[in-house]
Amino acid sequence: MKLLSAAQTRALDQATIQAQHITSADLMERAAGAVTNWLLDELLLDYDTEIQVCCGPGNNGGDGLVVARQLHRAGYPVQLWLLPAARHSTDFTHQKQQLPTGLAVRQIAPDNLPTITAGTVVVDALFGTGLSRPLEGLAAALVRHLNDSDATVVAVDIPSGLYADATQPADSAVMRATYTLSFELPKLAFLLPQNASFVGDWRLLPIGLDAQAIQNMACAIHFVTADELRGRLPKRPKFSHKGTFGHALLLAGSKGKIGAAVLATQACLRAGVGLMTTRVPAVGYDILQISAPEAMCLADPATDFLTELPDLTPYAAVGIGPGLGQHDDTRAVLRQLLETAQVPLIIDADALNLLGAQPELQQLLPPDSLLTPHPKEFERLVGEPARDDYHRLDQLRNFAGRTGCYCVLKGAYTALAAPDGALYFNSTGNPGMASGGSGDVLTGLLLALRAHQGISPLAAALVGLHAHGRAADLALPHTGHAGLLASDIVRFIGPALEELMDE
Ligand SMILES: NC(=O)C1=CN([C@@H]2O[C@H](COP(=O)(O)OP(=O)(O)OC[C@H]3O[C@@H](n4cnc5c(N)ncnc54)[C@H](OP(=O)(O)O)[C@@H]3O)[C@@H](O)[C@H]2O)[C@@H](O)CC1
Ligand SMILES: [K+]
Repeated sequence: MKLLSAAQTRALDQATIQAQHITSADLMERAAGAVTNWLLDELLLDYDTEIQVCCGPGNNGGDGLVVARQLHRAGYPVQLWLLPAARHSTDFTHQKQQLPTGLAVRQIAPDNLPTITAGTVVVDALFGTGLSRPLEGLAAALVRHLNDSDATVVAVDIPSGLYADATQPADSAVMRATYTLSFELPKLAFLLPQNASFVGDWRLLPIGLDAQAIQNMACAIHFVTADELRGRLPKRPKFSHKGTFGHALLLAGSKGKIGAAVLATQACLRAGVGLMTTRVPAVGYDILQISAPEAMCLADPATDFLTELPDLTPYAAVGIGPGLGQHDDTRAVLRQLLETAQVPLIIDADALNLLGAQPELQQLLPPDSLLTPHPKEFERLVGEPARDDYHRLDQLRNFAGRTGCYCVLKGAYTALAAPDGALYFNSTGNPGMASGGSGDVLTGLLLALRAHQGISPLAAALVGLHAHGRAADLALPHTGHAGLLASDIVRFIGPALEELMDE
């Protein structure tokens, strides 16, 4: 799915109206109808629920007017509140004229704000994608009043005061919605940690926006759904053998962190690699052989950390990082790997920290390598803290462009920047994954997909990120959030990948 800018969203509105030969009022009726149906079917409003609909002066307010009309006609006790404004949109004015006479209109004023009691549902239709400046005055006072209440707030399209694709100034008033109902497509703002407390639970309501117009819109930011990935993973042919799926090498582990090597190895095996060799320091040899008998193990001459790079000739892809430690000799291994590798690399964890500590090593990164930092590792990699989440995304795209690599930024919606500047957000996963070892599992999974000759670098990264989160989602009913371990994710990699395979 494309993550359109606010300006593009408005253009899409117009394109839909033209393509479908409808009026903007028709489209508004559809949008508001979807909100009303959601309130009735999902929020399960009952006839006693007090519903306060707060409308601003533009089309977001127009949506609110239609929701109020529809709920009133259906017999629900709606109170309608309007924010005074010098100008109103044409559609707002039109919808106001359509209000039934029995529906009282209340003007919001400093001494006349909606009274919120236990169980009140507020429909926030103050401002949508037309927000042009931070909220102030009465609008800000209303938002703060509602934020201080216990109301269940349902934001229409986007929480009022929140920019769809930029950071609003610190301390500006933004509605803290319980639910945000966005039309057809999500907004970039929903995916960023800095906005989590405003956006709440977000849902997409289809309203028949023109598919062709969406397809024609130039947009380099995507929210990747399972539907878009289905078929990107080739089916295993009947006459395949272990050579078909590549031989992967993993360089991982140090004393006390052999578990990271084990988890990454197991994940790589479960992701369907043909052959797997893991290089660990000697201390890890027995551990790995016992816990991952399907893998071959190459012990380093040193006991506690890696000091030598093995011959790379047999391997189709190389992963480095999980549990590696940052010893000088290990850094020399990383340098030698970067200088000599002719195959795709997956770089994670301490290998990223080593790249951050010695930025000149970054110039050696072979093109199309895949790096998988979490935000702290990414900060070390670029050597500069981000001002906010949007700035961090800029840094991510710049890094991918500068190095010619694919770079991940792990989070609730893990982002992936491609060398061409495109940005992809993953849609799977759950908070149970925020515990030690899940990153190691991702490295192993991605390593298997990069070793596979039939998958492009981009598809490998997207399928890997999706399957990692999906495996955790499949494990969740068996473990609960707190009980979800990295090894549980490993168990469900197979089923998660199966869902994406060619028919
Ligand atoms: N796109 C779609 O597919 C569909 C879109 N639909 C709906 O349309 C919504 C977008 O409507 P919209 O463009 O009229 O903008 P909206 O947010 O209502 O407000 C603009 C007004 O607010 C004003 N204003 C702005 N900032 C302000 C501030 N800080 N403080 C005070 N005033 C401020 C601004 O004034 P101005 O900036 O001109 O001074 C202008 O008067 C969209 O979110 C969705 O709900 C659906 O109906 C159908 C499908
Ligand atoms: K809103």
